[in-house]
Amino acid sequence: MAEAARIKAAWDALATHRQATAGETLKSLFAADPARFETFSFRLDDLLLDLSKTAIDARTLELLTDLARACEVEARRDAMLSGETINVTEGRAVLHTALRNRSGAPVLVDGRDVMPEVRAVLEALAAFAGGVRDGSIAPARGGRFTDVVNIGIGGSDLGPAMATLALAPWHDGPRCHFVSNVDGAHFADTVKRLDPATTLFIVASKTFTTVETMTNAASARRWIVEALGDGAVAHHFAAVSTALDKVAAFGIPVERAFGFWDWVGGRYSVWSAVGLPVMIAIGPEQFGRFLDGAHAMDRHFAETPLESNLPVLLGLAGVWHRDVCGYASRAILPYEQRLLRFPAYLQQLDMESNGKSVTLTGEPVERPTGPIVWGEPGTNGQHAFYQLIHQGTDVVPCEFMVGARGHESELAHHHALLVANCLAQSQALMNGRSYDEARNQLLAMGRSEAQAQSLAPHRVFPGDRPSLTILYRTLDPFTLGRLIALYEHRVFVEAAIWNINAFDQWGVELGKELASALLPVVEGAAPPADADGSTVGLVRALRAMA
Ligand SMILES: O=P(O)(O)OC[C@H]1O[C@](O)(CO)[C@@H](O)[C@@H]1O
Repeated sequence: MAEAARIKAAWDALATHRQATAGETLKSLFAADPARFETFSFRLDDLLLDLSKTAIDARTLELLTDLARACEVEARRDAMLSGETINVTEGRAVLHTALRNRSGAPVLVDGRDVMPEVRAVLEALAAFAGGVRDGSIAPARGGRFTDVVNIGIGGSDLGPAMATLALAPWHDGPRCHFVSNVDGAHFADTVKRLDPATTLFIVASKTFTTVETMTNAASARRWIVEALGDGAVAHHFAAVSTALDKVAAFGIPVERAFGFWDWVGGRYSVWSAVGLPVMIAIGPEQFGRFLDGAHAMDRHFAETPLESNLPVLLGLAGVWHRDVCGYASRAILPYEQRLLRFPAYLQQLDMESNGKSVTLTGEPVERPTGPIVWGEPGTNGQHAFYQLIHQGTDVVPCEFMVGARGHESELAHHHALLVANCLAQSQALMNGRSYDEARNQLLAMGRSEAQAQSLAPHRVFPGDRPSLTILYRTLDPFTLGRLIALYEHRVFVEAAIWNINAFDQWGVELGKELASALLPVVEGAAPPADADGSTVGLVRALRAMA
C-alpha cells in the first residue's frame, strides 16, 4: 500500500474502532478484564506508565502502533538520533540526545563527531560550577558567591528553573534565582533581596539577541557597575549562548562563556550549558545523574519495540485522545510539589513544538495537532480547577504523576495523603457517581426525598473520564532526567504521526516583530497611518492613564 493510503487506512481503522466501542466505559473494560492494569501498564525499571484508565484496549493499541508504523515513527526517530537534518525549516539536525550521550559512541553531524565538543563544554561547566561552589571562583571584592541569578527566557529559563526547584533536596550550592520577564518587576523584586558583592549573573540566551534577556542583562550590568564599578562585570557575569561573539561584545570574558550548538533547540537545552544553574545548585556529579537518567530513556526509546516503548505509548495515548476522541487539552498533574514548574516547562516543550497547522512540506494538516497543555501540582489543583475536570462539559485527559517515596521521611503521613489523593482523583474520574448513588447518599445524610431529588443532579459525576498515571520511586536527578526525556520523545512521536516539524517555532516571531515596531509608539511617537483602531485606541488610553 502506498504510504498515504496506508496512513489513511490506519486512521480510518481507529475511527471505526472508536465507533464500534462507543458503548464501552472504563468501568466495563475493567469488569471485562480485571487484569487490565497488568496489561496496560508499562515499565522502564522503576518508572511505570499506567494507561489502564484510558479507553485504549488491545485492539486500539494494535491500531495505534499500526498508525505509528505507517507514519514511520521508527525511521524518523533513527533519523533524529543519527544527526540527519530533520528540522527542515531551519536546516538543522536535532541532537539534544547527544548532550546526554553517556555511551562513549560518536554522534555525527555532517560527518563530524560532536561528542568531543560536548564533553569539553561539560568539563568546562563542571570546572566553573565547582569553582563557584567551592569559592575558588570568587566575586570581585573577594568572599564567595551566595546567589546566582539566571537571566534568560523560554528554553533558557524554564528548564533550569524547573529542574532547580525539582531537585531542591540536592541543592547544596549557592541560592539560585531566575529572571525572565521583561517586566522590570521581575528583575527589581529579585535583586532587592540580594547583595551585588556576592551575586553572580548567568546570561543565558541561545541567540543572545532576545530582547527580554538583553534588557534584563543590561539592567543587571548597571546594577553591578553602580555598586562595584566597571571592573566587576568580568567577575560577576557568565554567559551561555551559541553566539559567543555577542557574549564577548557584552563584556563577558571568553573563559566564562559556555557554548552550545544550533542543533540544540531552546526548549530541549536544559542538558546543555543552559543547565549551568542546575549544576551550580546540585553539583556536577548529580548533574551527571540527571544526564544519565535522560540517556537511559533515550536508549529505551531507541531500542524498545513500539508496543512497550514508554515515549511511544505516551505519544500514542496523546494522539488517541487528541485525534480519535477529539479532546482539545491535556492536564499535567504532578503530585509532587517540587514539580511546580513542570506543567509550565511542558507547555513550552509541547505547545511550542507541536502547535503547528502545516505539515513538514507546508500543506495544511488534516487533523488536530498539539493540544492545549496546562496543569498544576496536586493537591493544589484539586481546590482550584478539578471541578471542571470532574463535572465540566469538556473531557480533559489527565496525566497524573507521583513518587512512591517522599523525601521528608519525618513527614511520611503527608506523603501517604498525597498519594491517596492522587489515586482518588483518577478513581473518581473513572468511576464517577450516578444519580442514584448521589440520591441515596443524600438520603443517608438525612435529607428528605424532595431535597435528595433536587440536589442529586448537582452531585452527579459523569465518570468515564480518561487519565494516565506515571509512577516513580522517588524524584531524584536520575528520575527527573528520565521524566523530561520521556516527554521530549512523546512530543517527537506525536509530531511524527502528525507529520509536522516539532523543532521550529515561527509562531513566536510575528508578535516579536510587532512589539519592536510598537515600542516607539508606546514611548510617544505617532502611530503609523495603517495602525488598527483598537491598538491606536489602547495606546491613547494608556497615555492618558500614565
Ligand atoms: O535562548 P534565546 O535565544 O534567548 O531564546 C529564548 C526563547 O525564545 C524562543 O525562541 C521563542 O519564544 C524560544 O524558542 C526560546 O527558548
